[in-house]
Amino acid sequence: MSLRVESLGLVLPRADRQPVRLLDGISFTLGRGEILGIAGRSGAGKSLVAAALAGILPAGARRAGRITVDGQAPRPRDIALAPQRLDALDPLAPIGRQLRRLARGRRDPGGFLDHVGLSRNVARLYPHMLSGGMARRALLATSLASGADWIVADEPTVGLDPDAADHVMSLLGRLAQDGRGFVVVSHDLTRLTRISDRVLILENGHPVEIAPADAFTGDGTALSTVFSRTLWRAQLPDTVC
Ligand SMILES: Nc1ncnc2c1ncn2[C@@H]1O[C@H](COP(=O)(O)OP(=O)(O)OP(=O)(O)O)[C@@H](O)[C@H]1O
Repeated sequence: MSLRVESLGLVLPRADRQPVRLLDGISFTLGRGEILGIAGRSGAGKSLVAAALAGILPAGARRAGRITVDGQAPRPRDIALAPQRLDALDPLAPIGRQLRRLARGRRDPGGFLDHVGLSRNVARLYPHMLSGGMARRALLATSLASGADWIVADEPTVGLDPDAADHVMSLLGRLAQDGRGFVVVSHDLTRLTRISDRVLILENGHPVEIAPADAFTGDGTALSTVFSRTLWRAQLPDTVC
C-alpha cells in the first residue's frame, strides 16, 4: 500500500531555445501513515513537486517519470493538494458548502472540521472571516473532504505564528496516524523534521538526498551531503547568518 514516485521530472519546452528542466530525477516511496517532508531553499522546486504529484503542471510543461498508487496509475481523487495559497478556498462559498461540494454530499462537513480541530460553526463562515491558522486548517479539511488517501500539503505553516505553526504540524502528524500518507513541503526544517519519517532535500529541481528525520539533529553530521548539513545548520538558533 504505497505511493510510488519514480524519476519525476518536469520540462518546459521553449520555442527555438533549449527546454527548461524544472524538476529531474525525483523518486521516493511513501507508505500509508507515513510523512515525507520536502525541504530546500526558496526556488528549489518544492511547490512544483507538490503540484505535480497532484497532477497540476505549469502551462505547457511535460511531466516525465511515473507516479503510482498501489501499483496503478492514480485515480483523480487519490492524491489531493492542500496548496500554499489561501485563495485556493472559494471566496464566495462558506466553508461547509465547499466541503460538501468536495465530498459530493457523501458526508456531513462537520466531521472534516472535527478532524482538523475547527469548530463546526466554521462551516457557516466565508474564507475572509477566518484567521490564517483557521484557513490553513480549512484547506486541509478540503483535502480530506476530497476523499484522498494521499495528501500533499504545501507550506502549511507559512504566515502562522509559532504556536499556530506547531498546532498545524502536530495536526498533520495526527492525520497521518489515521492511515493517510502525507507529503509535507516546508521551509521550516525544524518543525518538519518533528513530524516527518524522512525528508527529501531539493535543490535546483534535483533531489540532494532523502534522509531519515532523526538525521536532522545536532550539527547535522548524520546527513550525507554538505548541502543538507548547511541547510540544517542555517536553521539552528545559534547560527549567525
Ligand atoms: N509555471 C511556471 N513556469 C515556469 N517556471 C516556473 C513555474 N513555476 C515555478 N517555476 C520556476 O521553478 C522554480 C521552482 O519554483 P517553486 O515555486 O517550485 O520553488 P519553491 O521551492 O516552492 O520556492 P519557495 O520556497 O520560494 O516557495 C523557480 O525557479 C520558479 O521560477
